[in-house]
Amino acid sequence: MIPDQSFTAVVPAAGIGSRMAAEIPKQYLPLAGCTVLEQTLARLLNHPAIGRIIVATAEQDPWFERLAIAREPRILRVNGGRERADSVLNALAHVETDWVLVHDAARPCLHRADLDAVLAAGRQPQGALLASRVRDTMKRGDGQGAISSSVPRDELWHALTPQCFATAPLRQALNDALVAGCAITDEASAMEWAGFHPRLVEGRADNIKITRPEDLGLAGFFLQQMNESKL
Ligand SMILES: Nc1ccn([C@@H]2O[C@H](COP(=O)(O)OP(=O)(O)OP(=O)(O)O)[C@@H](O)[C@H]2O)c(=O)n1
Ligand SMILES: C[C@](O)(CO)[C@H](O)COP(=O)(O)O
Repeated sequence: MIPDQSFTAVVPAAGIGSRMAAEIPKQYLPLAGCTVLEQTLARLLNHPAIGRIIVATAEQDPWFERLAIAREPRILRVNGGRERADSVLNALAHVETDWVLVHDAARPCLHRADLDAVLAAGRQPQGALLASRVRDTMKRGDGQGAISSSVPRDELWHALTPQCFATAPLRQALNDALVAGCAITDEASAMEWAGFHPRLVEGRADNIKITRPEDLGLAGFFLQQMNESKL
């Protein structure tokens, strides 16, 4: 049993969504009756183990304050940074709980069972992240558009979010890895760099990160399925 409000959620939402190539950042695109960001926040707000949510948006973001959810007292907006890792580190400065989960604003299709599982697995020194096993044969390219090699896939995983860690070690690892100039694309990378071995929690492959235009319709379908399964 995870103690109530023992986690703070950090939601990096300061990206520009360049790969989505939309008029506005993808986290503010319409999805299933509200915005992508509101869908993602709704998945986190109703979990008893999560006390507060810290949303990192771009400093000049004009959209967040227009959302009704911006007035939710458990949500604090802070400024993000140049890269996702900078946004997460900025948000971590405001986390007061011993445990933190980081979940992409662009992942609205998170199932409650997966959230329960990664919260339970993450309350230990190594931390934990949701991940899905690779299903396709994996190739490494040679940089000229041809195959260099096939990559054994038996222990290859897609890292997803949420990623759950003890707050202080994550803050330290992320800071030190960035100061060392490491390219950090998820929280587990920083913890691995610091010598930790986060647990892989197998999660649903429909916990997609809305990245390219075709992902938005897919996310709408997955959310419709999620809502129908609750009826
Ligand atoms: N400086 C940044 C960059 C990204 N993110 C957030 O990190 C999550 C995952 O990043 P990604 O999918 O790469 O989003 P973008 O950076 O917006 O997309 P792109 O790389 O296509 O521009 C998103 O919720 C995004 O808003 C962030 O908080 N701060
Ligand atoms: C954190 C993440 O979603 C795990 O797969 C991914 O690393 C985000 O990468 P992006 O390049 O910022 O989309």
